[in-house]
Order: sequence, then C-alpha cells, then structure tokens
Amino acid sequence: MVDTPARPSWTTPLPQLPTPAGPDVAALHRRAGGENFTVASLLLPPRFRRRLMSIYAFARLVDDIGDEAPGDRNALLDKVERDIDRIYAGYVATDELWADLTVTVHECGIPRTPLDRLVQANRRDQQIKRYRSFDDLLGYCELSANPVGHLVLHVFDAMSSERAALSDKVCSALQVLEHLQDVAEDYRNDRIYLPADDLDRFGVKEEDLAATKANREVRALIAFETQRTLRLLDEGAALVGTLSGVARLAVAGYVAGGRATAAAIVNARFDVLTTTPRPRKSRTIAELARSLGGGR
Ligand SMILES: CC(C)=CCC/C(C)=C/CC/C(C)=C/COP(=O)(O)OP(=O)(O)O
Repeated sequence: MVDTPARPSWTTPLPQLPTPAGPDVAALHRRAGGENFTVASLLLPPRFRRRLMSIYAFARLVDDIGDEAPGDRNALLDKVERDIDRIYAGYVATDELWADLTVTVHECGIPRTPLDRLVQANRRDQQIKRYRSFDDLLGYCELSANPVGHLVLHVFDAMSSERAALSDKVCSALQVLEHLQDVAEDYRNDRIYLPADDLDRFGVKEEDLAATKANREVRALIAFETQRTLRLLDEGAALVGTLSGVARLAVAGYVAGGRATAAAIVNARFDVLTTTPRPRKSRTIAELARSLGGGR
C-alpha cells in the first residue's frame, strides 16, 4: 500500500524543487515488476520505459486509493482530479510522480480523458461490488483498463481509432484475466467481478468463492470465463500486426502476458481459490515469440 497521497505542490514553470510530500514512486515502480504492465517494458529504450512507468505509477496510485486508502476515498480522488487539472493548466509539479506524468503528457500530447476515466473507475469501485452480466463487466473495463491502452498508444505515437478498438479488446481481456486470478482476494474484499448471470448459469453460489478449493461448479465457471476472455484477447492481438518497432514489441509483450496468465489458470485446472495462478516466465517468453510472429 502507498501512503495516502499528499497533495503535490505545484508551481508555474520554474525549476523543480524536490519535495518529500509525494507518494513513494520507487515503491510503486518496484511493485510494477510483478505485473503485466511491465513485462515488455524492460526491453524498451529508456525514453519509452520512463514514460510507461510514469503512467503506471499514476494508475497504481489511483488504484491504491480506490482499493486501500483509509478515510474518504472519493475526496482523495477529487484531489487527484484537481491535480490532473493542473497538468492541463500548464503547471509543473514538484513531486516526482506528478512531475514525471506531466512530462509524459506534454511530450506525447496525451488528452486527459483516459486519466479521468481511471479515476472514474475507482469511484465506481466504491459503489459497485457486483456485476450482472459480462457486458456490464466490459463497461467497467472501459474505465479501468481500456484507458491504459490508449495512454500506451499515445506514448508510442501510435493512436488511431482502429488501433484503439483493438487495444480495448486486449486491455479488457487483461483486466478480466486479472479478475479471474484474484477471485479469492476480491471475495475477501466483498467484490465479485464474475458476472452474476454466469454464477447462476453454472450453479455457483457466492459462498462457494470463500472455499479454499474450487468445487466443480466454480471450475466450470472459471473455464468458461477463461475461454471467452482468451477469444477477446486473440481478437485484439491483431493490434500487434498494425505496429512496428518498439510499440510492436511492447504490445506483443502485453498480449503474451495475458496468454501466459490464461495458461496458468488452465494449468491450475481452473482452481483459482487454492492459490493465485501466476504465469511462468518461460511460457511468457514463448508467447512473446508467438505474438511477435503474428501468431493469433
Ligand atoms: C496498447 C495496449 C494494448 C496496452 C496494454 C496496456 C495494459 C498492460 C493494460 C492492462 C490494463 C489493466 C489490466 C489494468 C488494471 O490493472 P490493475 O493492476 O490496476 O488491476 P487491479 O485494479 O485489478 O489491481
């Protein structure tokens, strides 16, 4: 967990002064190591890595407020929105996270909509703990995951409406796969992202998700969601073929991370309750080769 973010100090464009007030950016970056966002970024030139990490740190900060911050989370998200206002009003922050994000926004001409949407996703998390249908869940992904893809496309100067549509499929699939990995943890936090319609259809009761081992019904449900999500990922993987150079490498890495995660869920025989299935590095590398080669 990060410290509750103190409001960064902002200044008009002047030399930046260090301030201890901001969130622990190094800790946010360290946590990036284990997550799909950075699978490929280790291979990228520093300029792109720096930009991606600034976006990652922002997304992580907003997510941590939404998931873990003590106190009034909506008020903290209000503050984040005011800090986004400042970026677009031409101010320069004096703490690292906001200063880095400001540079990325201006270097890449990033519009504010995806940043705002990530904030909205976390507002929604404060109110909505269950989803009725898969479409409802995809509606949530439009706020929580798809904006990340748009930010990444801007970082690589590769944004177009066609690519954004493919990117949305990849990002939604990555988000749902993460939900499938985290069923047990989410349930402990009174959140169920598995669509209620599907629980009913497979005869799964909410309490079944509290068990330390998945029963047959839960495994059938997870198998169904994994298969459906892999299809979505495969459709979106066409994005890789529209890109070249470092953008192609990065996006192939994200697709590979998703495929390797799905493989880990399959290898766990869809029991996501006993342990959290984690992708093997060797599988991720094999999937990277496949995704890069245009394999869908
Ligand atoms: C162009 C392109 C396709 C880029 C892909 C970018 C990418 C890695 C998107 C992932 C989106 C995602 C799963 C966000 C939630 O992660 P989280 O760790 O915040 O999830 P949590 O809310 O469950 O913790």
